[in-house]
Amino acid sequence: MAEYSTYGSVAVLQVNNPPLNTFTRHVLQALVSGLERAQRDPAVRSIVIAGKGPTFPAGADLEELLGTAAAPLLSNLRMVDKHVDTCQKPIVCAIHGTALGGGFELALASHYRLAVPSATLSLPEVHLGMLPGAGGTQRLPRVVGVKSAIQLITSGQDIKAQQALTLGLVDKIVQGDLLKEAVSFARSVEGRPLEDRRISQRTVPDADKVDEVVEATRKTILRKARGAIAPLTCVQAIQASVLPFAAGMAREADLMTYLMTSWQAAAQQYVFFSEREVRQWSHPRDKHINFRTAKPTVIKSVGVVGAGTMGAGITISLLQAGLKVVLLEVNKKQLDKAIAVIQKTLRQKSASQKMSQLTTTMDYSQLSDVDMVIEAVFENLRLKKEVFRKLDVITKPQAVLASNTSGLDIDKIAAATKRPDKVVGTHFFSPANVMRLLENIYGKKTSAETVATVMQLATTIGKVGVLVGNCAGFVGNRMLGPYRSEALFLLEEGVDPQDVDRAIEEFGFPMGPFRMTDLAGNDIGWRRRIEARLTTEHGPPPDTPALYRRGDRYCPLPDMLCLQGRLGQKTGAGCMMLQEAKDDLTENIYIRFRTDGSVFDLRRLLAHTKTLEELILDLLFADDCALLAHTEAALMSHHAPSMCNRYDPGSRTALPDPVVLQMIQDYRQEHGFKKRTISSQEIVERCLYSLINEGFHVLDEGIASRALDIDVIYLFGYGWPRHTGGPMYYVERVIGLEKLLRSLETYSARYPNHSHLQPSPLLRDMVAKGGSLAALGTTDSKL
Ligand SMILES: CCC[C@H](O)CC(=O)SCCNC(=O)CCNC(=O)[C@H](O)C(C)(C)COP(=O)([O-])OP(=O)([O-])OC[C@H]1O[C@@H](n2cnc3c(N)ncnc32)[C@H](O)[C@@H]1OP(=O)([O-])[O-]
Repeated sequence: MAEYSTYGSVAVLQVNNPPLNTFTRHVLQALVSGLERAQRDPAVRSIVIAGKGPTFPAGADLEELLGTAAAPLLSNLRMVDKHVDTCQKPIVCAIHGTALGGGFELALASHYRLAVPSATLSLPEVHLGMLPGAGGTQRLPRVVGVKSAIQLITSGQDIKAQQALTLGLVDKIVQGDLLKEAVSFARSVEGRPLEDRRISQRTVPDADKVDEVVEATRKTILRKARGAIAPLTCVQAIQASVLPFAAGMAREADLMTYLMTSWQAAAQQYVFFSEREVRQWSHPRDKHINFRTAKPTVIKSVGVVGAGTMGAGITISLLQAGLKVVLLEVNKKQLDKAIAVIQKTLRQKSASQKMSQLTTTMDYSQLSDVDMVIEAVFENLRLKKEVFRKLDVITKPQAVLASNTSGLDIDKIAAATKRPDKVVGTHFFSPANVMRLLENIYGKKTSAETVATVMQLATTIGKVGVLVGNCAGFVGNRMLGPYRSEALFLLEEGVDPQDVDRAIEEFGFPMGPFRMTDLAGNDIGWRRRIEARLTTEHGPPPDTPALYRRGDRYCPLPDMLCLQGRLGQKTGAGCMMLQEAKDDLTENIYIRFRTDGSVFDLRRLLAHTKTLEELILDLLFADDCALLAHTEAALMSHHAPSMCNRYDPGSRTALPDPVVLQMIQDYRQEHGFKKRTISSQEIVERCLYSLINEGFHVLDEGIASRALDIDVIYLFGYGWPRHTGGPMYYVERVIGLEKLLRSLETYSARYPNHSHLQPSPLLRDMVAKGGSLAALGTTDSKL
């Protein structure tokens, strides 16, 4: 637990609790015993504390901290730090790996700190809904000042060794054998006075400005916290660092107790474990196929087909993980653009080495040797099937073929090949090199080995892979459907897009549904609705009322916006007016027909033949998916010049657009909607409860195996606020299933034609029988 040895006058205490050397009560007791022994031994004149194996202690053991042993664990940790701080013999911490949380706090309590260049230090407690409660909020500001301490503690960011040296958090960077150097360093400081080495005895350098600093940062912290209580509580604790040390520690302990007993801390700790537990996947339909039984194929090279935004992002992720990539794009201009983006992104991180792993091509035969292909072409089934047919012929028989579709049928794509067992969905989220989620979709015939391969790929490229079943929209986008519909119905009834966005953002999302659609592109859903034959252009069947489709309520407002060329930020106008110039768009006045490579001038088309609407409809319904793919470019070209004049360049701030507001008003009038005042609570409940209700359907149908899979998808792919634990956790632990059921019953009675508000049978059943979501499908949960 803590191995004791001596090297002449130096006692060395090595924490040995693999794999991360986390502090359990027993580890801490062993440390106290070791310290006492060293203090008692007159031959010992200095002490080194280090971590055995790959790392310095990574903090308190969370499983113990969350259980009944929390109180003794915390008090033991504070006791160890006190022993260290007040020790009469110099204590040197030798840091390698990750010195996190309580581990870093122990180092701050010591008199000297040495680190290897690759070491990382941080106080990440804020991510767990807590604060650094073993003196971190009191000692860190005494070294770096209140301003930097607020920044470091409220962000929980990593501090690399070199930065730690600059900040005065470590005394020396050691290039060679850390332990040997630490022992010799300890020997060199033996007998020196220790008073000025005790951080607890120092004063905070910017103590006189503490109120000013807090006031200046409060707004930003509140905005970034999006409803989480931990960041501001951390600030309160840091503020107390200007008090005498003992008083500050007492304040820190009180605030720590407040956070530890909050539902938010429990939710964030659930998120921490869920992020890791999704790796322990099992096939939702056959539990015998799971992470233990299925063996992944080793992937060393990957082909990426399509060099659009997603293809480029996926390529960056793969290259960053050290994989070989062959990027294929049939459009030379697009390929060049992607190469420039990839180069620019990798530039900061030894680009040349990573770029050397990249081959770019316009020729499919270059994919003959790769272990796997990820298709990232335009979201159109016909086009994807065409690509898969080609890939099936060209790639080696054992290669895995993955589609980055955001909702198309994996089985239909697989049916275009003679190897459906090797076909799988890998749904990346934009920007693909930044967003952590990878939604992996198995089809009817996908083999266990293929599933294991893409789940392993997620880990390899630093993503959180979640395994889900095949249905329209899979888990994430399927649940988003009811949420978006309800947001639109709210517009019909009287609120503006900004009201909906504000309510959802106040709940904690980074963006409300309308800003999010503006960002992603209004046309994505439009195309899907066109393919499903739902839009007005096809017209509802003769006996269907105007605002209904297939027996369900339908709001055509987004289709109307798209028809006006309001495709979102890319056209400079969506639901909102965006203060962003896109003045390069005039260059894009052409449509390229991929099939024959010829270029077509849209200006000529517009001048000679048709209105814009007629042209768009022609393009959209043309039986040629390549044409469809370029409608967007046509719209951008047509609308950009007039939009440019209305925006202040350099700002992405969404402003209400009078044109859209007027359009909604006219629409209400036309369809006889009476505008009424709607509370934020109703907005949040109707949007989020319908999304969560769909989550119950997803679980019921076995599309997701566990509630935590849904939570992780929403946390890492859709910006669901982390401090609430994810949609399913939030509704079970914070709202309560019974309350959800009652609310859905109330809303569905008021809106009987909104089918997504009808409570799911699984929810009804769980409320009736007192079931628990956490227990659903979970076998060896730590929670
Ligand atoms: C008085 C106040 C005290 C103080 O202020 C409070 C604290 O110190 S709060 C603590 C502050 N410290 C933190 O917040 C550190 C949180 N930890 C991390 O950030 C990363 O785990 C770390 C960077 C260390 C390693 O990343 P990596 O190499 O990608 O590895 P990985 O992430 O996959 O983890 C491997 C396995 O270890 C497990 N596990 C991990 N940490 C803990 C833990 N503390 N405990 C228990 N278990 C832990 C993890 O679940 C996983 O288990 P499994 O069964 O294999 O799924």
